[in-house]
Amino acid sequence: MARIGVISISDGRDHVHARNAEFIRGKQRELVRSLTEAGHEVVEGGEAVATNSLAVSVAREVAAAGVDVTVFSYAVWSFPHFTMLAADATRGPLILLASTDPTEPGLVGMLAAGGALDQIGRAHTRLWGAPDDPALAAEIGSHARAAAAVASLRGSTFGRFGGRPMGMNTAVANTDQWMRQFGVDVEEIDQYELVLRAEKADPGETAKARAWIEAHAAGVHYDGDKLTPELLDRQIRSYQAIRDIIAERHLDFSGIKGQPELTEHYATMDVTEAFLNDPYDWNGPKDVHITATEADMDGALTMQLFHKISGTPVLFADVRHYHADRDIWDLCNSGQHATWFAARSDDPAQNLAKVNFYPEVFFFPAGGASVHHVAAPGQMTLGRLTRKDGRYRLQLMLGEFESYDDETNEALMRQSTPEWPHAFARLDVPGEVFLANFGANHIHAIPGDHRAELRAAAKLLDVELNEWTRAV
Ligand SMILES: C[C@H](O)[C@@H](O)[C@@H](O)C(=O)CO
Repeated sequence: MARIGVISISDGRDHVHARNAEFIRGKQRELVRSLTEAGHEVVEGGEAVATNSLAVSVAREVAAAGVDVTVFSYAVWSFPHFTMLAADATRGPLILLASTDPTEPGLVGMLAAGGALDQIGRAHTRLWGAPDDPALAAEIGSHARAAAAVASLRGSTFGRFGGRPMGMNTAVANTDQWMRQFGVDVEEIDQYELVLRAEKADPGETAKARAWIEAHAAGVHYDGDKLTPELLDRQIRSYQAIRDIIAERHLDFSGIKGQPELTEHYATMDVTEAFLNDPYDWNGPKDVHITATEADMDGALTMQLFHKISGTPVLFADVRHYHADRDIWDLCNSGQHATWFAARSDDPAQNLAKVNFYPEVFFFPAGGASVHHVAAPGQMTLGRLTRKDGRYRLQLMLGEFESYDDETNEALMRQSTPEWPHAFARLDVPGEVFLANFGANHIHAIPGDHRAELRAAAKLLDVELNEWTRAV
């Protein structure tokens, strides 16, 4: 949950403030109780802001506590210049919250303060309602989680193993723009280092990992050619190598080019990427390390933002096919989805029981296993940060993953590449709108409805929101 600052803004006339002080304290108590009951940690300003100097000192005190978002609360008419001074002393995101109790002009105070902030170009979000309304606490919570996710991007490092794959412009972003807009640095790592380190990986761990995969997977389909124990070992060793490089270089999230060099001459990175994205491996539970296939930079950035909001692994998939007769999309990556998506269980055995490791297909002469499963059903938030004419936009929609009886799943998978993982998605957008406008070949998804947080995150990142729905 989030850490939320709360500061009440008051009237600068001593006699008015004295009359209203208890009313303000009461509204603040209701708000704080409601946020605390919603599971947030609240940092309260020591006293209501009724002078210019208090505006600065109270705001500095709350900012020093390292809050994700600061709420300025308007229960009464409040002098707007107090908001301006307090906002200047607050580096993080701001919410102006008006109490809609009509006995006092709180709404007027919020509008006057918001207008003043608009005049100086200070971004803020405005909310209004009864301070003890749980719906309001939920809205503030969404903003706070978004703010924490956005803040966590700043100062982070993306590890880019290899460069642009197969001429894919949508996989490459401008590193200056990333630093300026998102605060993310890009560390370039040659795939040669990955191969070199993989060859030196601890063979004891490789053996343990392969035995664990063989014991838990629905099947490991060795064919003596494209998938052999030696090739699976090579994929596992690549995981070990990248895990060590991540630790050494303090990488926060990564992408691996793979095609064509590794997929022609070494092995596919599917097993490697799947377990980096998973919340576990053969050693037990671990942190998700977001890793994009094809070193897709905007894909990885989207995934990292989604991950910081949901706390779960994030789907990376090609938008492979639209089954127009069913209004279903086959989201199917060229070899890996995190195995967690198979059953979305904390217990790896439950997920792996639905995962098959198949020999790679004709695209990939070097071979290895592709990590196959059909994603478990449920509501999903899907989208991606894409760029139009140099400007980032967040393309966002809700959807539902569906799974059918074995015969139907098979029939649908056979129409594309059955060896690869599939997520059958019913998207809340007409097929023609999606195809005419989506800005990439890759899409990303997290379980549940996280649109409120992502809308707030887009605003904080100064990214245009491009949201679709069929609802009128
Ligand atoms: C197999 C192809 O080379 C794929 O990698 C291609 O369909 C993609 O995944 C593009 O994102």
